[in-house]
Amino acid sequence: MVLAELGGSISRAIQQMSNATIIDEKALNDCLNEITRALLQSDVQFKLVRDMQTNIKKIVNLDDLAAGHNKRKIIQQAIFNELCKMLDPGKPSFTLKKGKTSVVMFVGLQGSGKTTTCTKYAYYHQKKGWKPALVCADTFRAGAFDQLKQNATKAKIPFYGSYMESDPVKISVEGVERFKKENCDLIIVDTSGRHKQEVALFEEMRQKPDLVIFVMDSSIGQAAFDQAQAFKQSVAVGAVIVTKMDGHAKGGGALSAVAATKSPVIFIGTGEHMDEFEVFDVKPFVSRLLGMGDWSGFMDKIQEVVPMDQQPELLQKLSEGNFTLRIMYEQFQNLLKMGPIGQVFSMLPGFSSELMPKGREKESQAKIKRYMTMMDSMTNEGNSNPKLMNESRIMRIARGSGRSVRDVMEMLEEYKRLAKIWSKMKGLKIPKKGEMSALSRNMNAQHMSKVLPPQMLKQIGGMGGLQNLMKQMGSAKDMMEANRCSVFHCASKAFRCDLLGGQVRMYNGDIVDLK
Ligand SMILES: Nc1nc2c(ncn2[C@@H]2O[C@H](COP(=O)(O)OP(=O)(O)OP(=O)(O)O)[C@@H](O)[C@H]2O)c(=O)[nH]1
Repeated sequence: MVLAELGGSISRAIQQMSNATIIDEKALNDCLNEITRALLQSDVQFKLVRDMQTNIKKIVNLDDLAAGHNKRKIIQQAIFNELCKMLDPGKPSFTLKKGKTSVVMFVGLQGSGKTTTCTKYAYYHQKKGWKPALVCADTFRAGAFDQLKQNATKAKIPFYGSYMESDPVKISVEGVERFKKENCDLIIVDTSGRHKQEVALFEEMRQKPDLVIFVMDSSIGQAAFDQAQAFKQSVAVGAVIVTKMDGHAKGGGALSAVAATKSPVIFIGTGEHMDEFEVFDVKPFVSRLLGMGDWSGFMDKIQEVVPMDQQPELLQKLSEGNFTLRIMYEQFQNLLKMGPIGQVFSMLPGFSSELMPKGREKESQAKIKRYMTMMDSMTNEGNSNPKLMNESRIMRIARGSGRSVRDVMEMLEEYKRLAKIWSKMKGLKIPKKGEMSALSRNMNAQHMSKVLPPQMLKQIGGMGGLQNLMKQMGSAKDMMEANRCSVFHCASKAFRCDLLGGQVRMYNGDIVDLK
């Protein structure tokens, strides 16, 4: 069972229970048994599931339920809290400090995705202004250094390793020394995944790692707990990264790994590409799992990609309905930085990456890059005033960018389309500096309906459905703050989205896949 289905099963069990006329001990037990079954099928360790069941029973007071309180909410909240507790070891992981060199060592079984994850981790921090470097201490697998070298070169991250040296300790010591001299503030050491080597490495390195990250493949199932514990016993694991959360693997092992290492999951890998890597936060994750969406994550993502100093200016221009080619160019740049657009959409309650098929993402990214090349060859005057575009200017742009006149026309058409959409955003209230989330409150259903692709709007149930959805999004945020969860109903269906399998589901008694 993939984690997506786990979320669906839990919500369904709660729904069924709340449909019962009387919520007595039997109804509660039925619901909890159903949840237990779902968790076990997702490979969560048996002991954890049993403890969760006992805790919920302790928290949920049936007398309170009988007294006419909102039963579903009380039980939902208890389940939400217990899932969060399972994923939260109660202590944060070591935090890197800018300006001070930190050495981070990656451990995990071979094939778990360690090397890929090392680069993703470095790339993530590089984008945030760190100066990372990679050291390949995997002398066990012949191709390991080449793989790291290839990944690091692609991401423009300095690396160190050796084809000749067979002692991982020697390589690590040399690598760390070199990058310290080069003032790198994040030195990442990739290891072989063999316990013995790692223990020696940890003990013999002159500068002990500040953090040991255990990388775990989400598909290893019930073995997760034991594997994580074995690593914890040989090295001081301080954080966990769970990889391949995009696949059809059972993801419950992640919950077990947290319990085994008593260390938090800090990131999850959601694909083979460099930017398919997400910060892991317990509460938004559980919210998404239970179909609440992650509205705050969405706004954070926007905040992350639109540079702080450009946010007020951009919003000002948009609110005036002043969408220029320059703005389009800048927004394309931001969009490319944002990573797969589907990933961003999956954060919206009710939406998922399935609505933006993976294959088409690449196509649209290539198109954006093509547009940008043409825009690069425009003069500044042309850039800011597309109305001045005439035949000879279009031909000059085509020649300058090595594209056809048709391509330039297509780019200008795209501009017109976007300008039209944004002109309808005129009057959008501008949030104060640093208050991007206010945008979500100011964006009403009318604004949203103009920017959503028509087929998506149809699936939501048209304007009425969207209004309903937006209303619930607003209350979802409040609910999230109050640690409660919910399912979105619109056009008499309930919407559920998940982070991983990326399925949007409508719920009207049965769950129907939109795929
Ligand atoms: N779908 C998916 N594939 C991933 C993810 N992370 C890594 N992979 C793939 O998993 C495979 C193994 O990854 P590696 O990085 O080579 O694993 P490793 O643990 O370093 O392996 P060894 O070097 O043999 O120890 C590669 O094909 C990666 O592209 C992920 O989050 N999602």
